[in-house]
Formats: sequence, structure tokens, C-alpha cells
Amino acid sequence: MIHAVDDLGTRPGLRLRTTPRVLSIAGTDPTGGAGIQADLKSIAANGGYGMAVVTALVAQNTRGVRSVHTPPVAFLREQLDAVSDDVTIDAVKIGMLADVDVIAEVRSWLEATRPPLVVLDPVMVATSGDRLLEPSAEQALRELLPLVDLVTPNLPELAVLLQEEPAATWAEAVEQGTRLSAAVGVIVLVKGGHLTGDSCPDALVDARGLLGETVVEFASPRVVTRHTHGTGCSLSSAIATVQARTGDWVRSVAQVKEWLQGALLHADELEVGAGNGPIHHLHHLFADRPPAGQEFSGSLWSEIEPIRTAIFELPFVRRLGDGSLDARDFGYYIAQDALYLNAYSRVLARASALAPTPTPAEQVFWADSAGVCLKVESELHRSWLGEHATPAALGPVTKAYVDHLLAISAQGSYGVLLAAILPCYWLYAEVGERLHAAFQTRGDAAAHPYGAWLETYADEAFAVATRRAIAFTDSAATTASPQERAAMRAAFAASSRCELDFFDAPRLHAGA
Ligand SMILES: Nc1ncnc2c1ncn2[C@@H]1O[C@H](COP(=O)(O)OP(=O)(O)OP(=O)(O)O)[C@@H](O)[C@H]1O
Ligand SMILES: Cc1ncc(CO)c(N)n1
Repeated sequence: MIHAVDDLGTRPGLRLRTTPRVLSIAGTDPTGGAGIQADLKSIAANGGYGMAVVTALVAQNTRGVRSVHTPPVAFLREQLDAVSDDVTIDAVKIGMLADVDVIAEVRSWLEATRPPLVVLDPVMVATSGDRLLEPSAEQALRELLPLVDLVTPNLPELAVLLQEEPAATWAEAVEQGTRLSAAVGVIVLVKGGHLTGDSCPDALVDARGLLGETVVEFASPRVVTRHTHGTGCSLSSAIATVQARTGDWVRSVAQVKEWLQGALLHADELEVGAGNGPIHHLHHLFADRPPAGQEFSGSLWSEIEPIRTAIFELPFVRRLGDGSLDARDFGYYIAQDALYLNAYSRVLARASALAPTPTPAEQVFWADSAGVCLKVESELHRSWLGEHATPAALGPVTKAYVDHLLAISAQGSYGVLLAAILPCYWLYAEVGERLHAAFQTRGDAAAHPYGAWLETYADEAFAVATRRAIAFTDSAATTASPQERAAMRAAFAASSRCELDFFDAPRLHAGA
């Protein structure tokens, strides 16, 4: 889709595209965190089509730069022309330019092709402190600025561009950015990543007033991580991409900063290299991905999402959480739960009997769990029901749940039985944790009539047992046939529905 652009600080030739074609002209990082590798990921992460022309090959990793090989500039030009002779370029991001010859060639290509949108990251020094631009090329880089729309210097680079000392404070940095913008007629993104303190401010500055105001600040909290390799590359290529879609610098920077914050927050998960590792460019694509090895249980959990939502919307669960639950409803629930736990213990013992022989840990876990279940049952009698009270009769919902579990026990598939057992652990851990967290925040722990109940299920030992039950279910799923896995899904969903009905049963049957 193509739109014309009005005056938002962009060049007349700019045409907005849903999926902009973005060219990165930059150096390489074989570890994938900076340079063109980071640019391609950032462009993709922000919805663009990425292309790349290599200025210099850099033998580097997360610990530092080993050497730089700059191919002849004639070959650089061949790469640039190969792209521009064929592809309509919507935006260009320029990174490492290495030396004066490279700068001259890129400059000549820019003058010949006039791309509608150019973002320049004036790369001089890597995160590791190694130089990526020869000092003799600094003047040529300064002279390139009038050909670009946005320049994104960090604090030391801003100082070099102005031939001044680096700013010591954020106010000084913004003031330097304003002077650079006025001198060159370019929008400057001043980056505060090199400051110390709890925040990482950035500011878009345009002395010509193209942004509506001279300085637009973007505040973001500093992410505590040492994995910031390539943030500057990633930021500039992402801005080029989003700007080619929105045509609005302020909106583009705000959107990209939000993405960058997420990429920094998830950086530690990647574990790439021993030095300053990369950021997680594509973190948002994997946000819902279950941990490795838990794909099966992860999909079971997603499939019962409507049931989980319904559980938290039940009046019983809401009132249990805030303590306003009627004592009669709670009493009915606890009495039914004691009956349920007795039957559930037998089902767990059956899982122990069916556990595969080469893994005694599973057999022991289910046998222990059957024992724990009986202890919890007697504890319910002791603390809530009175040890000598007449045993309640199995209510209709309890009976349906127990019958379902016993029927699956009788069928003899270990995997299907685990899937049927699992919701009782998982949903209780979830309910316990959420209600407990909510009641702790309110700070009325002592006064809460059901506080002790909530504590049982929010307990860390219960969470540990739940994680093991999940892991055993996943491992059973890996050896199960497709038919058996389908039966596991059905059993998990059926038990989850029983859990929902069980929480709703007091409303329907407590008065009967
Ligand atoms: N720890 C952090 N937490 C949040 N944002 C950060 C952090 N470090 C850097 N940033 C942000 O990342 C972007 C790049 O900033 P920085 O000043 O580090 O650039 P740079 O030095 O060019 O990056 P590079 O590490 O690639 O050399 C800025 O938007 C900055 O605010
Ligand atoms: C190729 C290249 N460009 C930029 C940087 C700055 O992080 C780097 N380390 N490597």
C-alpha cells in the first residue's frame, strides 16, 4: 500500500509502504549481534524487507574486534548498483564506513540514486572500544551529514562530529545535538546509552522545527544487562524501517524504543558469547513459545485458555480470593474436595503402577504424590471439617470428575492418565499463585478467612511438584503415538472442564 506524505519532517520523495524495502550499508559481525547481521534482524523485526551491502568484513565477536578487511571500493559500488539497478529502495541505513574511500563511494552512490530516506549511524568505535572508522575519515563523515535525514550518534560520536569534548550531562548532550542539527540541517537522535544512571534517555532534535518542537525526549528505564552489543546498529536500522512506514519521526522513534526495550530485556536469554552479547531482536515472535521440551504441555495449556479465563471469572473463585465467600459454599467445597482427594490419591497410585520401568523417579514421584494427597485430605478434615463430622456424600460434579479419572485409569495408557491428572496440579498452582499474590498485595493476610487455604496451593513445594508433573507429561508425549497424543489432549481438556465445574459446584449444589 502506498500513501503520499505530508510535512512531517520528511523529504518530498518519500512514499510510505506497509513493508518497506530497506537497504543496510554496513560492516559485518559474524556473531550476528551488530553490523549488517543486526540490521537485517532489526529490519525484519520491525516489519521491513531487509537488504545489505557490505562495506567491510570485520573479524569480531562479543569480546572485541580482531581485524578488518575492506574490499576494494569498486566492488562496493558494484554491490550498491546491483541493488539500486533492480530494487526500489524505500530507506537506507548507513553504518560502518571504515575509511575515506568507502565514504566517498557511498557518497557518490547516494548522489546518483537519491534514496528517499537515509539514516546514518556514525559508527566510529565498537561497544568493545575498538575503532571501526579511521581517524583520518572523520572529516569525510562530517561532510556526509547534509546528505542524510537522520543521524544517530552516541555521546562520544556526537562530540567527534562537533569536534568538541564529550558531553558530561544529558542537558549538555541535547545542547550539542541542537547545535549539530543547526549547523548541518539534519535531524539528530541524541542517544543517552553511554550515560550512567537509572534511565537511558534519547532525544530527537531538529533546529529547523521540522518536528513541531526543537527537542523531543524519549525516556526509558535502563535495562540491567551487559548484553548491549549492536544496540546502536539495531536502533538506526529499525528507525529507518518504521519511518518508511509511518513518515513520522517522533512516532517511529517511540515505536522502535519500545521494541528495543523488549530486545534488551530478553537479551540475557540468548547466551551468545562471553563478552557483551547481542540483544534479542526477534523476542516478540517467541513471546508465547513454551520452554524447550515443554512444547506439548505448552500447547495443552493454550488450548484450555477459555477454561482458565472462565475459572477466574467464577463468583466462587473471586470471592475465595477476596475473602467474601459464603462459609456455607466454602464448607461444601472443602467437604467435596476431601472426597475428591481420596479418589485422586488412588488415581495417582495407578500412575505410579503404570510408570515406565526404566525411570524409577516417575514411579516414586507418583507414589509419593498419592501419599501427600491423603495427608492433605486428612489435614482438610482437621482444620476445616472437624475430624468426627459425618462424611459428606459425593456431589454430582465430584462424582463426574472422579468417574472420568477412574475410567482413564482403567484404560491403562500412562500418557493419557498423566494428561488427565495434570490439570488438578496446574490449575491449582495457577489459582493458588494468583489469588495469593492478590491477597498479599492487599496486605490483609491475617484477616483473610481462607488465607491458610490459599497458602497451601501458593506454596513453592506445590509449584515444584507441578513442574515435575508437567515434565513427565511432556516426556510421555514424546514417545506417544499420534492417536495417544490426541487422547492426551482430550483427557487434559476434559479434566480442566471438571476443575471449572468443581469450582462452580457450590453455587449450584451447596444449598441442596
Ligand atoms: N541498558 C540499556 N537499557 C535501555 N536502553 C539502552 C541501554 N543501553 C542502550 N540503550 C539504548 O540503546 C540505544 C543505543 O544507545 P547507545 O548510546 O548505547 O548507542 P551506541 O553506543 O551507538 O550503541 P552500540 O552499543 O551499538 O555501540 C539508545 O536508544 C539507548 O537509549
Ligand atoms: C560492523 C559493525 N558495525 C557497528 C558496530 C558497533 O556496535 C560493530 N561492532 N560492528
